[in-house]
Amino acid sequence: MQRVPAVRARGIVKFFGDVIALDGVDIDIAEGHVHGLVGPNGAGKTTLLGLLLGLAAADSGTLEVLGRPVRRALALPDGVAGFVDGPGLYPALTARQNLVALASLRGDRKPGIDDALDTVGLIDVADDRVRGFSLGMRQRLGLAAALLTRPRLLVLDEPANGLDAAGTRQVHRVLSRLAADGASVVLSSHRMDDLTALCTEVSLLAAGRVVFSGPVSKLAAETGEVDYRLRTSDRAATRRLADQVPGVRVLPDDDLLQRQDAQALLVRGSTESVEGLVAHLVRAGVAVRELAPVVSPLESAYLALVGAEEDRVAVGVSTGDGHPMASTTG
Ligand SMILES: Nc1ncnc2c1ncn2[C@@H]1O[C@H](COP(=O)(O)OP(=O)(O)OP(=O)(O)O)[C@@H](O)[C@H]1O
Repeated sequence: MQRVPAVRARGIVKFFGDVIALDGVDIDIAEGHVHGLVGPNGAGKTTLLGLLLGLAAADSGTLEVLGRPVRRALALPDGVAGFVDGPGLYPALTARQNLVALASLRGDRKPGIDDALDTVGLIDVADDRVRGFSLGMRQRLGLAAALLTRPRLLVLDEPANGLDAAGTRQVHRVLSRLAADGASVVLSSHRMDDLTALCTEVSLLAAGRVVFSGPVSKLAAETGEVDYRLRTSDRAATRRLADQVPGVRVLPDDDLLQRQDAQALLVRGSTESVEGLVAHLVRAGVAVRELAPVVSPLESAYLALVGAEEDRVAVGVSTGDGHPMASTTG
């Protein structure tokens, strides 16, 4: 039997008045994956998540969620849970009472409330009123409420918002386990470290269009040149040797880098050319003490792809049908 994708969107367009929030979005989200949506402010991430949650309807295009077409009626599709713009909670009730209330609204008699509170690390404050909760605690309680419904598709807008490092790790564990059990998770984030640690697939949105969708490894591989911090036993020799390796450039000294480490150099190049430099250094007897990308390959790819798309929209490159030129979807 063919597996049904958790989400299949084709040519989704959504306007808010004159503003086009989604401009022909095609996306497939596979079962059992954590899929990240990334993109600059206003790219359309929340709008897309809202469509998956039935909070708004697309103006055109087709959307299937868990194998069923989503029609214009505004309703949460079966098997879907999550929230955008923060979870809807009752501030005057305790964490436990909130979950009891939500479960009884659904007529759920075996909600597993304590398990859900434990999973998100709120069992010790289960009887505290939500009014006194921090942003991170509210996010976790919203996640617990979503987990109670045993979703096959979990939709979250910036789930790490307000979470400390331990909380972030805990939420990552919960989401990864959910995906390992066969559910799908789609979330938006501005944090590349989160996305790299959590997602197997990402879609990059810019100006309402998908500029990349696919495995994180493929996005990272699309990065042309990356900036590396390079620390060796001989800075002057490294500079000299780098000039002899095609495709490698030593960048002008950066104030911050110099203050952090006066021995380091910034070099720019493709993975292959930087590997060539390392081989060259080793042959010349220069020890390589540190070689690390200044920003992650994912972030480099993000900056390059989003920058290119925004430039294209800004100059109004057109396909002749009034739309910006079709973007490359991987
Ligand atoms: N309810 C609304 N009314 C009017 N315009 C809206 C509404 N919701 C979104 N927009 C517009 O649609 C576009 C996409 O917004 P959206 O919130 O989806 O972006 P986003 O990628 O989630 O941004 P952010 O990273 O800032 O959360 C923006 O231009 C935004 O101003």
